[in-house]
Amino acid sequence: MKVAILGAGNVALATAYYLASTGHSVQLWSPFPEERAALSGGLLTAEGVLSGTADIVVAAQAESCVADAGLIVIAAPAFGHEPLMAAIAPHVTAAQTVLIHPVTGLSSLLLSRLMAERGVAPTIVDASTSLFTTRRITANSVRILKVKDVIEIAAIPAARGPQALALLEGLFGKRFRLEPNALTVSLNNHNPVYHVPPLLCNLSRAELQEDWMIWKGITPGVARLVKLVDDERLAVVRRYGTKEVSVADYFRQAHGAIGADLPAIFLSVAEKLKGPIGPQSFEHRFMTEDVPYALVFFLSLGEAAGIDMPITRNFIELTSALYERDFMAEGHTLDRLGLGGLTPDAIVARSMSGFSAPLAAE
Ligand SMILES: NC(=O)C1=CN([C@@H]2O[C@H](COP(=O)(O)OP(=O)(O)OC[C@H]3O[C@@H](n4cnc5c(N)ncnc54)[C@H](OP(=O)(O)O)[C@@H]3O)[C@@H](O)[C@H]2O)C=CC1
Ligand SMILES: CC(C)(CO)C(=O)C(=O)O
Repeated sequence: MKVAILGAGNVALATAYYLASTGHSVQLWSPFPEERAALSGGLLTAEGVLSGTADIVVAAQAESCVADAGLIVIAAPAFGHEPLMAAIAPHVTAAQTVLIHPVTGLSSLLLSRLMAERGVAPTIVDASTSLFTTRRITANSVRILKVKDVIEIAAIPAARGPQALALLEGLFGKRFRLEPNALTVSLNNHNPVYHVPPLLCNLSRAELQEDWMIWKGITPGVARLVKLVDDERLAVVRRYGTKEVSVADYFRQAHGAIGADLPAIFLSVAEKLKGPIGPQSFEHRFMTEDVPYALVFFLSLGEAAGIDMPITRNFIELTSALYERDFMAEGHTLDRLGLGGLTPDAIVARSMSGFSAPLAAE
């Protein structure tokens, strides 16, 4: 099958390698000419739990990349989603499937709205996290530390979930759990919960470019902060009636981690993965993606439902001041996603229908 991959970072390269090495015809496009040039030889190398070489084609334009693809994969941090969606939206057809790998703060609704403006309703699939734990080594080589055991997906429109699941299982194996709505999947992207507190508490390590392992930076005190953020996220999950998966359970399910509490679980993950090293810069997606696109999303959902979230709000305010940015204004608030003023039930419904169909009350 032809698969189009948009992006050239860690997840994009791991996904491209996995599919190309299993016999699929992979075309990759990055909006950055230097990334396309560095990959133009078309040979990708992988090491780690998967290793070898595989051939891909680097497309010169987004249009030719997505043309006739059986699956289109957006594989970039959330700050790259809107530009990538804008680049592909004019070319995606109703018969195609777009996987947001992974989604952050219902970014899929932005694509749904763009497509609705064209009167075209492709199948959009949200993944709760990346199937791969991975790091790019060079422009055309990647280390894959783990292919996750199970991750959540949901389709927009939700009724196309079974066909989306069959497509993904055919490409990647039985590693997906189909959820009834996309809100569940975005609420179960646990990255912000275990990225933001550990990076804030280990910022000097990042700025000093130390070789530190993320999991080992989550000491018992940092783990308490992780749990406080997670508890507020879970309060939102309960209010919206979506499926409750604590950060501890996520690591048990996706990584087979063992341990009764978070410090033990993170030690178990460290043992299993033996990496990756933590951020080595102040500007890092663990903040610049996870605060505006995920924590802000959680807080905005909480506010709409009358839930008090002082810890999450404090993290947003503190990191906004620290980064001299207004993450609340930049991020995925309900207004930004076209969900402002809706009740919790209507938000769930919109996450199932997307923007191609009116809500029952409209
Ligand atoms: N890597 C992992 O193991 C995991 C990743 N995830 C999630 O997967 C997503 C992708 O992560 P990952 O691949 O690791 O990210 P990277 O850290 O590799 O992302 C950086 C890549 O994104 C590119 N980028 C920056 N801005 C844009 C843009 N506007 N459009 C397109 N690309 C852009 C960068 O280009 P340049 O270098 O030129 O700036 C670079 O290629 C994120 O949401 C992440 O949180 C989730 C779980 C695990
Ligand atoms: C820390 C890690 C690798 C765990 O999957 C991750 O979440 C990321 O890079 O975004």
